Amino acid sequence: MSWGYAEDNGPAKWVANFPIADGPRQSPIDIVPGEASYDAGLKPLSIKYDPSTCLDILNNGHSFQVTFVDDNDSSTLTDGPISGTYRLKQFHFHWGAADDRGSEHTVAGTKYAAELHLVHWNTAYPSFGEAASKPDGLAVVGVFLQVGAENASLQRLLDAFDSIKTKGSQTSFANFDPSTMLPGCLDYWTYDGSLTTPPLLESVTWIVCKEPVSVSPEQVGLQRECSDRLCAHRLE
Ligand SMILES: COc1ccc([C@H]2OC(=S)NC2=O)c(OC)c1
Ligand SMILES: [Zn+2]
Repeated sequence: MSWGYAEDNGPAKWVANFPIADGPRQSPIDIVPGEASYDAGLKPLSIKYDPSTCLDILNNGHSFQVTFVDDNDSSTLTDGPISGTYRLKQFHFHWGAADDRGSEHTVAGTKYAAELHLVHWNTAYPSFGEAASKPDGLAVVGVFLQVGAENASLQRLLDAFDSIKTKGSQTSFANFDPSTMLPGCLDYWTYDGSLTTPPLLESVTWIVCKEPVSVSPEQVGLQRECSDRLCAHRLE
């Protein structure tokens, strides 16, 4: 039985196969703004994405992810809480069975409808795979999605999603600029954490944007319907 989100294989059960689940820097967490300390030494984020590095959209069985060419510094994250240059590898979403839940991180107990993860790896290491096991190996920018106005950028993704119905399938997806999914204000909370699903590696510098972006109820529904299909295929 592989890990999932059901009663018998969900987060409470992951520690059985992934003991790091009881580790010192596990994500997600509840972010309590009133308890966060202001760090004047932190810089603004510097995000430079090149749409031509967009490669394909993949149904990995848990979500759909858009993967980027990462053999050069065309799409990078620098500054903010990190030092050095981190390359964009992929982004994906987490969403739930209803509009009132779905995000992994919460803000003073509030769950959002979904959460976007933009995943970057530290070029001090030779690859994503190598970086994923280092304490400063990854930097993930998290963006909350709340139900509201339609998100034109997301719609292009959802249209492409229709063409990858079975788990493990992928389709080419070109010239997509992920910065179109970022909020206008890039103020952020940051903490040292981990991957939010197995293997739960404690290698992520989390950068969670304070400002959510909007998605329409239809778009979340479509994403959910697709995810049900994902789940269906996952159960195959
Ligand atoms: C093997 O590669 C993985 C495995 C799990 C995750 C999870 O950790 C976060 S964060 N979101 C996830 O779905 C991952 O994300 C970068 C990459
Ligand atoms: Zn994620």
